[in-house]
Amino acid sequence: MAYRKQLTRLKAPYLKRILIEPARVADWEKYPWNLPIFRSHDFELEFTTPITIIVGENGTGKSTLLEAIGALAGYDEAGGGKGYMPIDHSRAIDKSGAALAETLRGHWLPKVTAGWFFRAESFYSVARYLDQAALDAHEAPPDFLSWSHGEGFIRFFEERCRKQGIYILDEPESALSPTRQIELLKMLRRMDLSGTAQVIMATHSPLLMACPGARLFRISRFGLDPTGFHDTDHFRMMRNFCSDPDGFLAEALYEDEA
Ligand SMILES: Nc1ncnc2c1ncn2[C@@H]1O[C@H](COP(=O)(O)OP(=O)(O)OP(=O)(O)O)[C@@H](O)[C@H]1O
Repeated sequence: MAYRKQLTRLKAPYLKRILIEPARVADWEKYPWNLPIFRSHDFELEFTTPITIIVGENGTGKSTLLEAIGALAGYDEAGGGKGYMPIDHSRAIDKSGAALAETLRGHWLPKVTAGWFFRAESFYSVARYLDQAALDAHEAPPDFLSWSHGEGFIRFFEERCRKQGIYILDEPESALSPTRQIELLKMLRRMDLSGTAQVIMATHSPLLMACPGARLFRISRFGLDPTGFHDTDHFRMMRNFCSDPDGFLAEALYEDEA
């Protein structure tokens, strides 16, 4: 078997810090620079642990930020690894976080471009792309789509997240049952302990947010701040629901009618 050289002996995290370069921003009123995380025009995010988790309400800018980090690592905004382009963007009219990357600076030690950008929303396209690429190379296709949605996700993580590199995961829980989320947590734990993988993940799952050793950040309308798992809205809401489902629902669903 061919010996696969380690990219670096240095431990993760490899991407140490990202910050915005205000001089490169042409218009702070336009997306993505009008997102709350840039309101003070001096955005900076430091990565001090192998696993970083970003939480926040829908629409606060998590995917946009991950797209930009993915672009800094050399990944396409639709997901995939370095050099993969699973989707034809030539006819797209929307702007993405990749434009944001042009106004960010990343500090790496060392620069690592091996790894993967996983996006739940483009899993189907990426899986098709991988099958076709394997067929074109006269190899056996990975065939992630011949499994249930959640089974395909887990097989994908098991196969793709083994090597040294930087892994960006956008809502990886979206097809996973709670039991499968625990499987993913075990995988994340292995990656964390290996010291050779950096994970930057956006999630709405309280289970994944509880990942031991991970550093959590919350995006709100005031910006991006470190937070603790017990302080997240997700944990508090699930705790209140689990401790009194009827009372919780009575309050949540019928309060407007009272
Ligand atoms: N292509 C775009 N053009 C203009 N505005 C956009 C575009 N994409 C997203 N936005 C705006 O940026 C905001 C943040 O979107 P983004 O997808 O990054 O949020 P998110 O935190 O990942 O949300 P979710 O939790 O729902 O995935 C959205 O509310 C939307 O108003």
